[in-house]
Amino acid sequence: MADATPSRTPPEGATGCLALANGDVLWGRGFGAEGAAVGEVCFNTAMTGYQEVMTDPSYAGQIITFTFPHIGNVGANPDDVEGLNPHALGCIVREDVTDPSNFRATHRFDGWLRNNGRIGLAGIDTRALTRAIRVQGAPNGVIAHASDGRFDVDALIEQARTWPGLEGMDLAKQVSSTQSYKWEDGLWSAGEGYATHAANPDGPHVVAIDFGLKRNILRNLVAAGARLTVVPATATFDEVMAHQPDGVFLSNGPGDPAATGAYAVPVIRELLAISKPIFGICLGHQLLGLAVGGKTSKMHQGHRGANHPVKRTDDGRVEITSMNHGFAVETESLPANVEPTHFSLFDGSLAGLRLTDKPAFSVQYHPEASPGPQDSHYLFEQFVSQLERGV
Ligand SMILES: NC(=O)CC[C@H](N)C(=O)O
Repeated sequence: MADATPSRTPPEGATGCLALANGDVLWGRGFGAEGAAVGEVCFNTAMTGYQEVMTDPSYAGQIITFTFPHIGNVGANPDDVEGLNPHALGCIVREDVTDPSNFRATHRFDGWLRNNGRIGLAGIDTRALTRAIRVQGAPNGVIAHASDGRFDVDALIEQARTWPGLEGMDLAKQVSSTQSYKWEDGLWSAGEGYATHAANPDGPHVVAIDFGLKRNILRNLVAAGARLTVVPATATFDEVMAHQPDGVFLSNGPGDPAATGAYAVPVIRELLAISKPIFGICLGHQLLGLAVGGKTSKMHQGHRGANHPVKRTDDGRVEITSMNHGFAVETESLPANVEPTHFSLFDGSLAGLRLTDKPAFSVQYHPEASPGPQDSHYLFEQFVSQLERGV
């Protein structure tokens, strides 16, 4: 890749590398687990939240380049996780991981990665790599870490070259829970002694279909007043309905929405047919888009970060959102009964939709993680209050 000073020979002291499908190899210092992992190399521009990013199941199959240089500086803890384990395959950072400087840290970031079998690579010119991804699109690559500095570079490049890529890949099934369960935890705050927002046992019942969900989405639904049951990605219409939901939530998740849609779209269509209220986030938004007859496609570079401006069509206001997606619903593909509600200010891509004839809406971004005074938490309240009113 241009500007990334590729070389097939490890420089002195190199213990890690990123081998790309085009044959370029970037050398650096490995940390975390040793070994190699193949996936799509993307970048994330968030300045913090690296532990949440690494554990977001939507990142399955991906290696994340953090554009912020100091990753690991607040360490790791057992609370800031979106899933049980890290789902991203590895991370690429500019600076070496330092000792944590935060009262909540229980581990160093590199130790936490090692304990969880995930690979890190430091000392990379992440600005050059990010620029290359922006120009050429997200490449497939292998992140590798070997403390003895020995790498079979040709084999790594071959592995990157032969990996089929995220397009056409259904990963939701791999990260989804296989059992149904009830979720009762609301939002918590470290400043308030981790007191959690109590669940409302009489709230409207939301069945959340787990395509790779982030826990904070569930906490936000509870905080908005919902009772929650989570069901696996492959749940059938009858299995969803057996829980007698007032509304259905379609979660975020990894992989290509068109591939997951093969089994998810028929279920969503049946839910729409009986006018069951639906709210979708990210992969859930893309699946709703597919269910109404729209198309999804892979984006050139995707949106991953915590300051992505999105404009609302209703009132023209701009929300600063958190995003993580590499596929998008094509606006032109939407049928007449679907209204776009939000657009990305970066590239004009669709960021939200609403059906005009059914109680269903969805957003491409992550309202539970969106920062700023005009944050998008109102969407959770909007959904749950709609269920309370029985519409
Ligand atoms: N965060 C998500 O749900 C990601 C959705 C989908 N896997 C994409 O990359 O576009």
